[in-house]
Amino acid sequence: MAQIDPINLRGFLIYKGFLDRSVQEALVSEARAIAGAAPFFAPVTSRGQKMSVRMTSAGQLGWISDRSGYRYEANHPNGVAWPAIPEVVLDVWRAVADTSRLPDSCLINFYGEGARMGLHQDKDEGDFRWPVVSISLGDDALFRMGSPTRGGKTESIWLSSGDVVVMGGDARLSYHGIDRIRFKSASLLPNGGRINLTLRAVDQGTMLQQPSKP
Ligand SMILES: O=C(O)CCC(=O)C(=O)O
Ligand SMILES: [Fe+2]
Repeated sequence: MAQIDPINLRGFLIYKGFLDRSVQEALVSEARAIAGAAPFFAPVTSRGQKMSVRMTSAGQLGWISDRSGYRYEANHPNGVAWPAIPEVVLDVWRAVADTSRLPDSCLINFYGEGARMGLHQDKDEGDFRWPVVSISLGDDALFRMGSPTRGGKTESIWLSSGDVVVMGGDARLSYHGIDRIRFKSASLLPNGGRINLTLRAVDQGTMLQQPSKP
């Protein structure tokens, strides 16, 4: 992993070109193995709208969205336990997260052509002391960053394969989203698309929480 200083945009720390190609390839093959055991699914929002990204997870807890709302679950919707978070993924967290605590959830988002993710906060975790670490693989994506309050100014940056974003401190609850991807802009995934790995320390107490609504 590269020894580089992050760009600080509105408290989001952006490590451009952090992961070299061999690490990116290892992460993709781990993501494929996870999806082999816990297949990608197309989540719907509580309002019944199909999200354009496909998702699966690794770790003790996986993030789920369905008609009941957003929450963490110990099992995939098909009933199987989520696979463990691979060591090469944990290594990225160790390199950038300012804590000895390890993540217990790794969300895997797949963006095909036209997929996007609306502005949102990551707020289904039980404890916001821990950062969120996000890894970009494959096609370029336009990442929009705001503040912890809805509305107001935002700023955008193109994320490329191998970039890592840390949302901690004041940016931990800041709004963010993916406006669009540049389909087939990268060679990492031969059929195009983007994989995003989002690592979070969820805190087990969250499992007892009620699902949240957008
Ligand atoms: O795909 C990304 O870069 C962001 C994903 C994200 O914000 C999320 O899954 O909560
Ligand atoms: Fe997010």
